[in-house]
Amino acid sequence: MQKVIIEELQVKSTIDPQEEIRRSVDFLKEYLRHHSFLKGFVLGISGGQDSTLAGKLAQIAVNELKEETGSDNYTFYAVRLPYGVQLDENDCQDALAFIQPDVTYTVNIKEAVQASESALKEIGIDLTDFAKGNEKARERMKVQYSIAAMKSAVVIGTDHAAEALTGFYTKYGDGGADVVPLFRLNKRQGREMLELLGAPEHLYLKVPTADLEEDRPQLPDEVALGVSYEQIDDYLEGKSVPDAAAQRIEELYKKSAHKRHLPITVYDDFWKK
Ligand SMILES: NC(=O)c1ccc[n+]([C@@H]2O[C@H](COP(=O)([O-])OP(=O)(O)OC[C@H]3O[C@@H](n4cnc5c(N)ncnc54)[C@H](O)[C@@H]3O)[C@@H](O)[C@H]2O)c1
Ligand SMILES: Nc1ncnc2c1ncn2[C@@H]1O[C@H](COP(=O)(O)O)[C@@H](O)[C@H]1O
Ligand SMILES: O=P(O)(O)OP(=O)(O)O
Ligand SMILES: [Mg+2]
Repeated sequence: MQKVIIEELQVKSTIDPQEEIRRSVDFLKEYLRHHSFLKGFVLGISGGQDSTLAGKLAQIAVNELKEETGSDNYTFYAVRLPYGVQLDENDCQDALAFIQPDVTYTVNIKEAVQASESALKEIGIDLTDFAKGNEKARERMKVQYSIAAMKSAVVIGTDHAAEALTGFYTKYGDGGADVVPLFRLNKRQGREMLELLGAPEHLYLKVPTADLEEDRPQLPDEVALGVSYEQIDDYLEGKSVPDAAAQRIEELYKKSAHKRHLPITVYDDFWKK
């Protein structure tokens, strides 16, 4: 199963970080050049590793496009999307200072999420803290799509191989995006790229968190997942991992199969496997 997963997610056992930076930047540039009506990228900046990397790659792509075309008509929109006051706001500001986005917007999603929670309550649906967490991720997606619609831009997703493998993202929340420049990379490969790009160490060494739950603020992904990123990364690089870790990884992979497909139709049978 390990071999099948590695092939499906197209992960390399080792990378040249410079080459992968170029590959992602060129992909983003080519996408805009190919669609002349598209003029930029939108991405939520959370203060974590993945959005710092994807944001930096997007801004490099836009800077190069501006220089190569002699036109200022390309823009990267970084979006801060706190739910109330974000505990690690300092990291978000450090990420923005590193990325140097053309434009930064801030939209506090708290009122919108609470409005949705109240409307659901009225029909007898009481969201759990966990389900409300996914509602926050979907609200963030909604805001990014609204900006993209008004700015002729596309939404960048930060999904990468370690998240795709485990399904560790909210379906149609942070999983909802137009282009995913980190797809193919595991967590440590992303870290290597950030290091080469000169990101602040505290951002690429930061403990990954979705930070969606109020009852368990900044819950490390690894606690929620029940397996470490080191183990997931090793697995994705074709290395051997302890049996219990491999079992957990494969359990998460199977359970999240539906997230790696478009909505299921009568013609689909992947879910029967
Ligand atoms: N650590 C945190 O703060 C935190 C909080 C919330 C969510 N998360 C993480 O975010 C991710 C999202 O959680 P989730 O996966 O429970 O929610 P999700 O909304 O991403 O996916 C669940 C939904 O997918 C659909 N679905 C489920 N099984 C299906 C199947 N077999 N076929 C078709 N559709 C199916 C259903 O609509 C279900 O409500 C998880 O990895 C979770 O751990 C983290
Ligand atoms: N607080 C946030 N502000 C802006 N953007 C955010 C925030 N939290 C999450 N995001 C976006 O969602 C993805 C996924 O985050 P995970 O930590 O992997 O769940 C993140 O890269 C941001 O683009
Ligand atoms: O997606 P991010 O930027 O929040 O990174 P992480 O998954 O490491 O929290
Ligand atoms: Mg995060």
